[in-house]
Amino acid sequence: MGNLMSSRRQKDGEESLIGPSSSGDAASSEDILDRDPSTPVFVYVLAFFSALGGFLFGYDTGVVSGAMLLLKKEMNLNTLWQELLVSSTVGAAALSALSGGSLNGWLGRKICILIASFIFSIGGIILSLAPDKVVLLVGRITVGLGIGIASMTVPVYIAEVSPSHMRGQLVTINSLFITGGQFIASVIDGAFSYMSHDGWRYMLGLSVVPAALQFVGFFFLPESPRWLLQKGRSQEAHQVLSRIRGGQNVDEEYDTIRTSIEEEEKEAGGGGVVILRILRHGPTRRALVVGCGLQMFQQLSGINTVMYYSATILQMAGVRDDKQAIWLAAATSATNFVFTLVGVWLVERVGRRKLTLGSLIGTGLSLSVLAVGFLLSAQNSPSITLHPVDPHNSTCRLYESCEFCMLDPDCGFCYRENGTRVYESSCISVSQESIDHAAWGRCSNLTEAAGGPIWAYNYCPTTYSWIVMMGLILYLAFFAPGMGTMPWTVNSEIYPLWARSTGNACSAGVNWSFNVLVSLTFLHVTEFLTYYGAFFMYTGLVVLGILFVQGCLPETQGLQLEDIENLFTGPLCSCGASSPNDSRHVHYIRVKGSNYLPSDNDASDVE
Ligand SMILES: O[C@H]1[C@H](O)[C@@H](O)[C@H](O)[C@@H](O)[C@H]1O
Repeated sequence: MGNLMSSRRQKDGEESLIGPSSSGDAASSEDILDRDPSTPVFVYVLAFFSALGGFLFGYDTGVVSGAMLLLKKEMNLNTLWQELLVSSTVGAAALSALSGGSLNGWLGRKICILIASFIFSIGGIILSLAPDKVVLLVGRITVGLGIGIASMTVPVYIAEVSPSHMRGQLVTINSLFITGGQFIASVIDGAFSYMSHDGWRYMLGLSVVPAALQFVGFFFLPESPRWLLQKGRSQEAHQVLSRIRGGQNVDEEYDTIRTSIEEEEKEAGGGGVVILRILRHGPTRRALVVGCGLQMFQQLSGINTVMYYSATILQMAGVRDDKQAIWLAAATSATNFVFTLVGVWLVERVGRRKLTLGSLIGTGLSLSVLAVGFLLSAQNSPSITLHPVDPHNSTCRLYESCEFCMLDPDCGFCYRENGTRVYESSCISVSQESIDHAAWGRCSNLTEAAGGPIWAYNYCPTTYSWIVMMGLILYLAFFAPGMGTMPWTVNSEIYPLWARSTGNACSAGVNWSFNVLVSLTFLHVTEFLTYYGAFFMYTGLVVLGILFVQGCLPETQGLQLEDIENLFTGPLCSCGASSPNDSRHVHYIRVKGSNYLPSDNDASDVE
């Protein structure tokens, strides 16, 4: 196998360049990459149209928060319905990602992307025309089904059509489109928030535009040549490969793919249910553990609670106006987007492993900054000075400080302020109809008048909000380039072809399931552990993630998809201790007539 791989590598290397740049030769390596003649524009076109699936994933998960502000007033939604409309999409995505695996293997990547964009379009139309909340729920479930299929198919398709030296960058563009979708969604939310009647219809319905664009575009785009070969449609596969490679001679690449598909089939031991074959076959079982583990730790790092919680963090910092909060939330998703761009730039320069590890370490540190900020706020939480007679005899009257009052979901903090000084403060039950005001008393009927009482639900006024804000920005800056992107990128490349759709379906399913778990439990977790406790807990989970990545994630940069399985032949979680000799052996590539070992300056390969 080693020989086969090294000969493949040389073939590959003569045409294209791979390998991380090291400090010494960064510029030259970049230049050569840019000049590489083996990257025809068509690959970018394919990546763009596929990544529209990522855009829709981001848009539809992101747009709902702004739409909900209008919807809850217009349709008089209670908390249960609001939660249903938000989580139903993510829940449906989890289910459809899991079932997308067999669909992908059966119908192919192209048809699955077409199905996803069709579902997105239908979902968008249902949402924009919905006459009531039940139809809205149907629409949200529909887009969730589209998101699930797109989230597992798009990275696989891009990985399968890309030349190996830029596969990481192109697949990571899909993640860029996810955060781009979330950012555009927040801008659209801001723009239509002024339209209190029916503004939400535009917010939710506008996703039809990229969905239709993708649907039409994909009619003209080819199926993945790897999938075609697997299905025995060899002539078509050869034609498509040559079209994607801009008419170059693709015989060698084609032979490599065909040989490895044959080998893989033999090694994996014939037919049967794919997931069972994956679990029985050591290398694929280990790849699946790594893939699912990465997706699990992505969600356990708390990204979606941080995104969700940004509005509250901003409130703590003194932003009271709804509209202003919406625009500042757009700034949060812009930060996420901009730093994902950094990930696209870094992935082929430092490699997947270093990028993921660096990102996780930074994420852990930022989470502890967030936790310390919340801890200081809690320790200096304003005390309750007024105890008016409570007509409902609720638990709210028992609290002595804002911290405990705020942690009780039935209560809110009503106060006045003079600069940063809080006075005349009380803890009052929240209204059943809306969390925006108290059930009774001076905060039940709020006016915008200056000097009037202020109602704080879910947060306490504090002078330490700047630490929390700094933690939030640091968090996004570290999370986005690595942990936000690499779980998707790595999963698209670690499985052999026969296991690729099922492997990605499982790992995407894990991502969505932990997404639901973390977002649904967040409020309960904060109730039991307080905010600082919750963020210290996420810090602990990130530490576990660092150990996992350090031990188990091999470097896949520059390897041809067919060679990556060999990285998983050793025992699981031995990557940090020693890289398989094989991979070091085969990393030689030809650069302008001389041998070059990409890992010479790359500690991650030789650890
Ligand atoms: O990779 C994405 C990205 O980081 C998004 O910002 C996040 O909302 C998703 O859950 C995640 O899967």
